Amino acid sequence: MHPAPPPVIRFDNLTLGYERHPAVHHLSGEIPAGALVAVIGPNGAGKSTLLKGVAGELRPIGGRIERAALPRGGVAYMPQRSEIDPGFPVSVFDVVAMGLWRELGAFGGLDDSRRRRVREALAAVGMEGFESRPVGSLSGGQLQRARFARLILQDAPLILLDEPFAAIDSRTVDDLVRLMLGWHAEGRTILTVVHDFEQVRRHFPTCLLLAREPVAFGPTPQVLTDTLLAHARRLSEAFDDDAPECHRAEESGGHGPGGEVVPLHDHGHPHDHAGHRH
Ligand SMILES: Nc1ncnc2c1ncn2[C@@H]1O[C@H](COP(=O)(O)OP(=O)(O)OP(=O)(O)O)[C@@H](O)[C@H]1O
Repeated sequence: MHPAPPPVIRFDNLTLGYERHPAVHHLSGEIPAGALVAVIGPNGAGKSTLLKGVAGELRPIGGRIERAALPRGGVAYMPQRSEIDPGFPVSVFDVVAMGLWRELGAFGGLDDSRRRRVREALAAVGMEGFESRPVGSLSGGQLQRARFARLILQDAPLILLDEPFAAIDSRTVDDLVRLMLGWHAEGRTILTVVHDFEQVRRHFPTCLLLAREPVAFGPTPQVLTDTLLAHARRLSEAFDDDAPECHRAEESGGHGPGGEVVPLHDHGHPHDHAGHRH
């Protein structure tokens, strides 16, 4: 038997929210290195919020997220809506080249070999020839391809994708899914928010089902069941948006409020799953 891969992320009685109102709470468990996880759940279940927390864009209001020290590009996070203002006069080339910013630093320049890599990334998403087009002139599918080209250059071991396949044509979905599966085959860890259960069944070995709290985490056929989905819907509908943070203790030992994203050290915990129910 192979030993379980080390965790890349560990959640410890995590609560994330806005202005002290929890959006997702009581999340504990681990995401092993190399996992390809579909984050699923009803509208408002806290899926985007969880990705923001893992990306470090939202500070926990309780508990902790521990993240392994990551080499190279660290975390690549692609939010749901494009962060690129379509009216901003910037070329496709420049938007994709932003994927190199970590490697370039504040004052690094784009030498010939880096320019070539930008062109190669665009070719890998079927966008050769689009270099000088203003991003504002792209279709939704083309813009999503360009955003994936930028991810290629980021070369991150942990990739967070928030609904990357929503509202785009099926050919673009197929091409971008193929890219994502290639990243998985390279051993990267990927968390993707997905609404289309057919896509989840076809491509994602593991699912995290959220309904403001974890409902289930594990192999997709065991999580994506009518019973668990109905349970998630009921939980989500019953959730009070104005509820204050509740300090329910975890068996693993909860941390007080004011948590944070901290480096992951090997505490010698047994490999367990995210999404304990209690
Ligand atoms: N910036 C924000 N400020 C205040 N509340 C927010 C903010 N973003 C999200 N929320 C609230 O947090 C809860 C979880 O939202 P989130 O976007 O994480 O859910 P989701 O599962 O991604 O939903 P969807 O599937 O509809 O995209 C919702 O009640 C939402 O209204």
